[in-house]
Amino acid sequence: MLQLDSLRSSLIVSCQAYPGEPMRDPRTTAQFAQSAVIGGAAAVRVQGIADIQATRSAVEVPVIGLWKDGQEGVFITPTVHHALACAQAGAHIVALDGTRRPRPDGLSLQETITRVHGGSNALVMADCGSLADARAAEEAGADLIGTTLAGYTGERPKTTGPDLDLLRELAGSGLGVPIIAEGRIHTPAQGRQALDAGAFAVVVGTAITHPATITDWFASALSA
Ligand SMILES: CC(=O)N[C@H](C=O)[C@@H](O)[C@H](O)[C@H](O)COP(=O)(O)O
Repeated sequence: MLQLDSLRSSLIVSCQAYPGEPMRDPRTTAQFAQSAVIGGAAAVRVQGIADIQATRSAVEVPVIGLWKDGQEGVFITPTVHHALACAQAGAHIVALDGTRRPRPDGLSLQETITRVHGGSNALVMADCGSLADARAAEEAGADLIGTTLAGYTGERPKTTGPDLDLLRELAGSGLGVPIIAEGRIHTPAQGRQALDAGAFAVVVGTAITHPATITDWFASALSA
């Protein structure tokens, strides 16, 4: 089982392309992951069974795997079936929806996490949207708590940058599991702020691995 110490204060790079995009290809994901590792990523986060398999073969660092099914509600690794498939594909850590919303397979988060722990060696990262989610996810047995869904579930405002207020709340709440800052971290300075706010590690996706969005940032600034 993965020792989390290697991830302390580290950068984790999320490598994802979305349905219909030109870069939506497991080989491309794995190449992005390899490039991120060269640049100093201590772990990578990838979506989809084929992407997890390709990335696991391509890099030595821990792989956080998830499987998005759908585009709204509970769609990040929504069921225990999805979660076990991610573990089977080679994910060291399975990231799944860690909110308090009902899950499509009717299982509780606790039952889901128990089954992932029982059926694999993978750790579980609960992608949460609020402090209440995080408390419930820790109670349910999550090994890591991510702020991934802050701003996407209606419980928190969608901040322009990272939700530093939530990070501070989580850090001050006495949670006993590592808190991973994820979501809208767009600059190195924001990554540093997230660590200073109490994050154990920082996940950056779009700002490193989504060229269409990065290009739009530049293009919009030039045309303004
Ligand atoms: C809300 C949701 O679906 N988040 C997803 C989770 O895997 C990804 O689309 C994000 O890119 C990832 O969380 C990293 O965040 P950012 O791309 O903002 O650095």
